[in-house]
Amino acid sequence: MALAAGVLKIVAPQPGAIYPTHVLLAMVLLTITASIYLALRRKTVYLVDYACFRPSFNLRCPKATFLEHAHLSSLLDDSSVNFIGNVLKRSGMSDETCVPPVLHYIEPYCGLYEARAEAESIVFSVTDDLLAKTWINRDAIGVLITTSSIFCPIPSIADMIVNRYKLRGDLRVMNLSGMACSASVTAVGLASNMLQVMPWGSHALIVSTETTGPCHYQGNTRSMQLPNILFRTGGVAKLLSTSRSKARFELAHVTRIITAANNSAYRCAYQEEDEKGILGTRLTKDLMVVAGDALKDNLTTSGPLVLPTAELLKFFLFDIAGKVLYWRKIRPYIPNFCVAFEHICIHVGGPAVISSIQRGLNLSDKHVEPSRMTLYRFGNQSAASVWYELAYIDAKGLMKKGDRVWMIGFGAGYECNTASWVCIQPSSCADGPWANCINCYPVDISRKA
Ligand SMILES: CC(C)(COP(=O)(O)OP(=O)(O)OC[C@H]1O[C@@H](n2cnc3c(N)ncnc32)[C@H](O)[C@@H]1OP(=O)(O)O)[C@@H](O)C(=O)NCCC(=O)NCCSC(=O)CC(=O)O
Repeated sequence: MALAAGVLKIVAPQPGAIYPTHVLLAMVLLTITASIYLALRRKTVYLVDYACFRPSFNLRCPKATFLEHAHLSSLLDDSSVNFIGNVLKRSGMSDETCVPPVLHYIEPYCGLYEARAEAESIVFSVTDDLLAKTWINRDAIGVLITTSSIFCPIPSIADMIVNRYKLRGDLRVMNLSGMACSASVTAVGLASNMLQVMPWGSHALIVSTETTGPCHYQGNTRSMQLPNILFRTGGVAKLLSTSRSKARFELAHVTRIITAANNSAYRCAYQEEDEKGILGTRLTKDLMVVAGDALKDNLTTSGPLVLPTAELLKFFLFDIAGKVLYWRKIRPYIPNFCVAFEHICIHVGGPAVISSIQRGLNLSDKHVEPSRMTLYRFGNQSAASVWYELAYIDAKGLMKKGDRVWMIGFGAGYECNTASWVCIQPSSCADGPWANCINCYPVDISRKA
């Protein structure tokens, strides 16, 4: 009896004592909690690097050549030729911008064969450059997204890339069409979401271009001639990853806004046939107002994510004052986005688009320099434009570790999509699209007619 009582005394649990089972249970709980946290936590996405298309010199189309082709064309009337000359003068573009080979002919003809050749020449070139720059093993690419608004062949441009580079069979492939100039920022958001559901360290390749040959408008409606005048050859490839190794930028935020529910926004960049049945894309004069409104909507969402508290406070105080003292008509405070970003890349829609965003956000000429210089040197390259601006900042050696970059993309729909990045590693080589010419910029556009 006494022995049994002694044994019981030894094995009976003592209140407050810690036993191995408790430690084991705690470790299991900790492991489960940590695993759930790691599984649910949003993975940080990085930009490993990017490569922009450098059109060859023989694709250059000086304004005089563009206008002469319009003169010689049997399809255009005198009023159209005058309009083209007038807009070219005000376009903010130099004589260095390039058009695809088919547009160097009078009259241009672009069938499926020519369009495919144009697309291939750009997407293969930028993908080659990016693969060479990043040394990435092709099998490490788990997601491929391509963007091309107008030219959407079967098989898709994404399939073209898979075939050429023999990418792996379980690749997640997406081809975004009809999303116009904001598509490359859209694709960054999409890739970032895709990478969340893939194993850590996966890579996403994004290739954006606009094949302008097949969308060349051959009629006399002014609003449909505008894209012919402003759009030029360009393309970009980017590599995103959830691994920080060798990355150049960290993705901070992506904000997407679509205003297509509004009829004038939906119609302001609209592919249709003119009254003679000639296909083209109409850009209405409303576009600037629509872009401004879409940007405002975007800032309402992205502002609180990126602005410092002091700027947000000022904004709310002015907002409240405006409501309380409504008879004083207090103008809303425009937050100073320059305190949130060292570099801003505004989509190169046209000189009026850049000017209206500059005015709307109170930006200095220095802040819009990458945008104006990209328009001047390369024209409107649709979705790729913002990346040529980033390349401008890199080539000028202005990017420093820790600098924040804001990309503002606009596109048919109408969409305003923004992405913000933080620089991890400034570029060590200037072999991008500005190679050999960066020292000529900035130029004083006000002096150029
Ligand atoms: C076209 C411009 C370069 C013209 O320069 P200016 O502003 O200095 O001159 P301006 O306003 O007097 O216009 C010159 C002449 O062009 C005419 N004009 C201007 N915009 C027009 C339009 N959308 N449709 C028809 N005509 C137009 C004017 O009436 C005028 O003709 P007249 O002298 O006979 O009265 C500029 O307005 C501009 O940058 N516009 C924005 C172009 C645009 O929409 N870009 C977005 C592309 S789409 C894009 O990038 C993203 C996307 O949405 O996908």
